[in-house]
Amino acid sequence: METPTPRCDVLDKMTRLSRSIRVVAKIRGFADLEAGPANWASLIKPRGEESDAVTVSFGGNEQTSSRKESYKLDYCYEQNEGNDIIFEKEVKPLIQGVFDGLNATIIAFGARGSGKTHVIQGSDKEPGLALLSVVEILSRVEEIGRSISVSVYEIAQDHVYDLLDPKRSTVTILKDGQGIIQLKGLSQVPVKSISEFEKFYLAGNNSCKPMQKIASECTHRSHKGLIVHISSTSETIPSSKMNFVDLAGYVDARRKSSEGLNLIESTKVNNSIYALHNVVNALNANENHVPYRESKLTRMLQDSLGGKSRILMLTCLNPSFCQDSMYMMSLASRSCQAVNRTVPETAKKVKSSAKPMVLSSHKSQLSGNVSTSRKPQTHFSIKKAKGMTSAIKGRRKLFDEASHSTKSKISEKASSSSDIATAIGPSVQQEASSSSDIALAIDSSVQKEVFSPLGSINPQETIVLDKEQAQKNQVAEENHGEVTPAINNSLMLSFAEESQNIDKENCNSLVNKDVSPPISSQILKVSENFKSMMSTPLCLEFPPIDDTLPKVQALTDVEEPKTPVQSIGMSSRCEVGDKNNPWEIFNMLGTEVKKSYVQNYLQLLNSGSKEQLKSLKGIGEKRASSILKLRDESPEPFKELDDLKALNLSSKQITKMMKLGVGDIFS
Ligand SMILES: Nc1ncnc2c1ncn2[C@@H]1O[C@H](COP(=O)(O)OP(=O)(O)OP(=O)(O)O)[C@@H](O)[C@H]1O
Repeated sequence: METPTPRCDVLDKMTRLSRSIRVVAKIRGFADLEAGPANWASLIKPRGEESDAVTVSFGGNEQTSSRKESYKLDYCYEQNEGNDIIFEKEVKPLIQGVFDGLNATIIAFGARGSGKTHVIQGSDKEPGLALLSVVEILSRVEEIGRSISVSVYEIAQDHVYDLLDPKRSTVTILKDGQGIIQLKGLSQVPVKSISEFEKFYLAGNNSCKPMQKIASECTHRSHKGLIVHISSTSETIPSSKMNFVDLAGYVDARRKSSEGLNLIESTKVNNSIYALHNVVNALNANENHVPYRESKLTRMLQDSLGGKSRILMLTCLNPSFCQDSMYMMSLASRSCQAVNRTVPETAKKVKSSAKPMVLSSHKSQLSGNVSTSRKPQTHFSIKKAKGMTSAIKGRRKLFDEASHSTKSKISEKASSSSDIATAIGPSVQQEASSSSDIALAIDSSVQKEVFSPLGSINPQETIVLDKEQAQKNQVAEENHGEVTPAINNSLMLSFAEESQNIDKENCNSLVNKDVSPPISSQILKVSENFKSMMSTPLCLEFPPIDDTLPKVQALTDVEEPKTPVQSIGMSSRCEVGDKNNPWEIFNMLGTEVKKSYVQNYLQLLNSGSKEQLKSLKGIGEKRASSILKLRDESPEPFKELDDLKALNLSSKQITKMMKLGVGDIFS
């Protein structure tokens, strides 16, 4: 007699089937010669719940990272759980959908060497999800008289290549009159048996990296994809396809250890990973605009990501400590948390030009962990706060120490539950020692956080660290500390949920004479309205420091929220140590001003006309031409000051250029 399926299994299955995007992780098993601390990731699986969601925690010991990061996902497969288990639990339900005419996409992503290829393509010891799926699909098509064909492609440096064509010709992505994506130049080969499939897909037996073998002359990093097309003879059920994507491994190209990698290639790979997550997040949030056009991959997969398609995002995790893995996990968790979240109407009106995730947004992503999350909070914007320039007056060493200012961080301890958190920059945390402190925040990543509904995951976090931890973290985060270049003029005041007892006096004590009067009046305004907007972070946007600086595109593009409760998110915050210490506040402002200047400068380099470039001190005809040339190769070649070294500039020269530029503002 058939055993009845337990109720929670049925519920699990139903949840999986009813949700169009599922985000899971797989911790890679150790390879034969590999050894290391296996316990850097631990799982918390809540029992007795309908969902099988898990929390994955990293770090917390000296071997790994000093800070414990936790991320919530739909599920996480452990080291001993093989591809067959993932197939049964995750992929089989998708195959059923494919036979009902729904496209499906399985995407493996993660840091380098995290086991993406192993899980999608498999090895000679263990079949991957693609092979297991084709076995299942073939057995079904035989029964119902349908047929399948396959396409295999590679995306390298923003070009799509047909891997079934010996010449590896380029594939063009077109949209036909009915809005259906056509992949011109991509071969589609009929497959009737597993051996035929293996011949095409694996292109050689006993290969762990089959498609790399096909493209053996290429040592570059690339995304690899397989499409299984399933024909339909029925008028009611359309043809459908199943996509398997093995993304290129993520590497933070700015880390010292990644020197030697092709920077432009890395940037492109990473940008397409972000683009994919942006699409997934936009789909999750049911946004009006889904940014498919941001990358070749998302454009190619458009009809297999949107609509009624089902997506499995498979985050592959290295078995031992890997900072890049943690970052990938934070992206995954963010996508997972975006599921089923309602989107405020104003947020839906956001223009897509405000990219929610960009290369330099690591820190804010990393802060997206569940261990720090509380109830959602909101922001509102007050424009036309003036007087920012007063905050930078007299700041002589603007570019002297930590000239590459986006990396500067301070982390200290917050000790009171009734503090109002104040943050300057995405990675600054300072000590708040007394109750009812007010915290002042400038967050350059506010663009994506405030104006994207996808950024609403972690507005409310306060990561509390002690000094020692903070110092350790500073090293670990060095590579992820940069801020998004887009918005630099926003000053955020974030109110922690507990801070209900703020009064005017407390507010005044922070807003001393070294903070410009307009800021102080805004803070007071907040204080007065505080009761009504308790637990509501407040975002103050400041105009550019100087009219000569380029205006921030996203702010002008985005429709202004009309009520104080629409926007969301802040990546991190800093709790002010001594609310009466004007020097401390002044210093923090200076740091942020510096950041702001640098980011606007880089933005100008990335988008200004030749004439505009030449108007900058230190940039003449030759350098302007070099910049334009670099922009041809990568639309955003300058993400931090160090990138200016591509113009044959030394660190000293770069600092000098910045100083000259700042000097101009006051001349
Ligand atoms: N589950 C596993 N058990 C044992 N070894 C594994 C497992 N998964 C991957 N490996 C091994 O780990 C190494 C890296 O795996 P793999 O090539 O799949 O990673 P990747 O993420 O695709 O790498 P890249 O980012 O370079 O493409 C390989 O030697 C592979 O054989």
